[in-house]
Amino acid sequence: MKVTIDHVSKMYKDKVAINDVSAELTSGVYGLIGPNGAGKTTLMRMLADVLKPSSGRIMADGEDIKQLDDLYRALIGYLPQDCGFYSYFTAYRLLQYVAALKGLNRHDADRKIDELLHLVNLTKEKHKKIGTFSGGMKRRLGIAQALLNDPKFLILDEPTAGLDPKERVRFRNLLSEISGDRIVLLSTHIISDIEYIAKEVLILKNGQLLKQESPQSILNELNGKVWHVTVPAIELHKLEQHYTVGNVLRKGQEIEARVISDTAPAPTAVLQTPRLEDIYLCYFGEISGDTED
Ligand SMILES: Nc1ncnc2c1ncn2[C@@H]1O[C@H](COP(=O)(O)OP(=O)(O)OP(=O)(O)O)[C@@H](O)[C@H]1O
Repeated sequence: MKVTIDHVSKMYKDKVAINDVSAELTSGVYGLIGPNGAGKTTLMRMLADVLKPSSGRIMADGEDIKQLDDLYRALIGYLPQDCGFYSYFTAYRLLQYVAALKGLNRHDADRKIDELLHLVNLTKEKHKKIGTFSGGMKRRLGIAQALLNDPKFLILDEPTAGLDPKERVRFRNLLSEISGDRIVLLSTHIISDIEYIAKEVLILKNGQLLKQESPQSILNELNGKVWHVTVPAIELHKLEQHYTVGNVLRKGQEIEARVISDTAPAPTAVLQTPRLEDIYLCYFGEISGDTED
């Protein structure tokens, strides 16, 4: 399957949330990153066909999804940012409910539900109420409901939000396992979520798509721009005025900082091997969510 985003824009009254975005997605995992308010949820909701573009079109294998309508929705699975599951439902009941909404017959649904509960490692908890689940369990259940119709295009809005590092690793492995010949698009603030599994990263800022590249080519671009700088602490302010400064570590009277710059920001600056999380610093001038762990 190929999904084409063709000059798509979305306005909320006079606010431009998505500004003339074009992209092409084929099978594999895509990471959508951007700071708060960049437009990630808006773009994903349009791809999930729950929100209409103000202009432009989205196509699946060359056909406008407006025309495909139900046929398109049968091909996609969507995990919204806030699932809002009924907490008094059990995991099994919830999946039966979603399966019915998606038009699966009871027999196929029950077989599929068992298979998915196994995949997301919730078989033992299937008769427990969702209200008793941890954040990670709810997100895994969210994936299971999105996979019920065996979608060719899986859209996951911040699937790892609120997960602890161990749950995130489990989640990442699950995504690699299910990607196969599907398109998986996931938004995240945590670069390490996509570092090893994304075929391409889409960088969104102020509603505009700045880049759609493989992690490796983004890293290549950052080569020669990431520095480790040690300067007297009183010079930090000056450094921040002239350069994009990331993590700062105070050591007595000195500070050590990660800095993005095309040229050496100080005589003693040492070039660093770029990491994917430097994208945040380079494109958004802020530190990636990874450092919050
Ligand atoms: N229903 C709405 N009405 C008006 N403005 C909206 C609406 N939904 C989103 N916006 C605005 O559109 C912009 C993009 O929002 P969106 O939620 O798509 O960003 P995001 O990248 O998903 O942010 P976050 O990472 O915080 O979830 C923001 O400026 C937001 O305030």
